[in-house]
Amino acid sequence: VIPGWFSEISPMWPGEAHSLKVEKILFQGKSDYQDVMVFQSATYGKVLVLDGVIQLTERDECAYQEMITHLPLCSIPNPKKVLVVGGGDGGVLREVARHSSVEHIDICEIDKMVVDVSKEFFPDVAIGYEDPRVTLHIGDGVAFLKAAPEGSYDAVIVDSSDPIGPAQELFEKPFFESIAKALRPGGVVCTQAESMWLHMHIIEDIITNCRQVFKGSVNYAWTTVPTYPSGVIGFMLCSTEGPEVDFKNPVNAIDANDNESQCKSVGPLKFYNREIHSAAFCLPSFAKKVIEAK
Ligand SMILES: NCCCN[C@H]1CC[C@H](N)CC1
Repeated sequence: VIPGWFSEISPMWPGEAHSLKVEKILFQGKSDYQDVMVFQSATYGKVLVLDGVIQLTERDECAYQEMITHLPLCSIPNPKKVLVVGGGDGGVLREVARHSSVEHIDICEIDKMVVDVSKEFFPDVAIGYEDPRVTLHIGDGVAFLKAAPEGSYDAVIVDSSDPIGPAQELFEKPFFESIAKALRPGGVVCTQAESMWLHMHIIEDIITNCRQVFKGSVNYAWTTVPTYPSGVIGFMLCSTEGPEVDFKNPVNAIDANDNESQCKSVGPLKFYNREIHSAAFCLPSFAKKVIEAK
């Protein structure tokens, strides 16, 4: 392939496309579910692409993986059992492992090729699989949650791709209902919830469904990820009925010794801190109007 530019063109963000200068294509494959590609970019490190959509780059993955993990886990006092749906690259596992209270981490990823490619090309992300608390299940997250015993988890993190392709069902109400069942009272879920600039209608539908399914609190938070479309990505933070969860004021700080004790090898947090945790829930007015509508 002649080194040129990769442009992220998709009907999910019509009329715009983020581009990255390509130095070398490192992997191209087709799994049972999607096209998988890895390339060395000129300025963002290595890049993982699924069906033409950027999933992560070495340079800015910290923002997404740290926020999608610590927004829920720092909002409850003592997370012990955690489920990750999707997240085959292992980055969320790496972040969950920073919490010394966690005893068991299940991950359900549908596409084994994503796991294998991440281990080969993104060792600093896939390092999450090395934690002894992790159990990997290759399969459909929808079926996994349906089979999960009631009240199994303190936290569920849905690190999905976009609702076009294998992840489509992870944005629908029945899936949210199965998550609510699998969570303990006062348990928390954090899902990838697209961009306020591009997907307010998708977000509106997700909010409506979540308000019907999760009887604790329902919140939308967001962060900046330069290589995601529109440069921002959001998260749904919901809790089930039971002990009150105030997502906006973290109760569980990932303090230094946790860092050191649990993750000598993965190094310090690059993005998340308690101030940016609280700030993540501050919304621009156009979004506030839709998301906080009574
Ligand atoms: N751990 C990989 C993150 C996947 N998150 C999504 C990838 C596709 C984007 N358009 C939205 C976020």
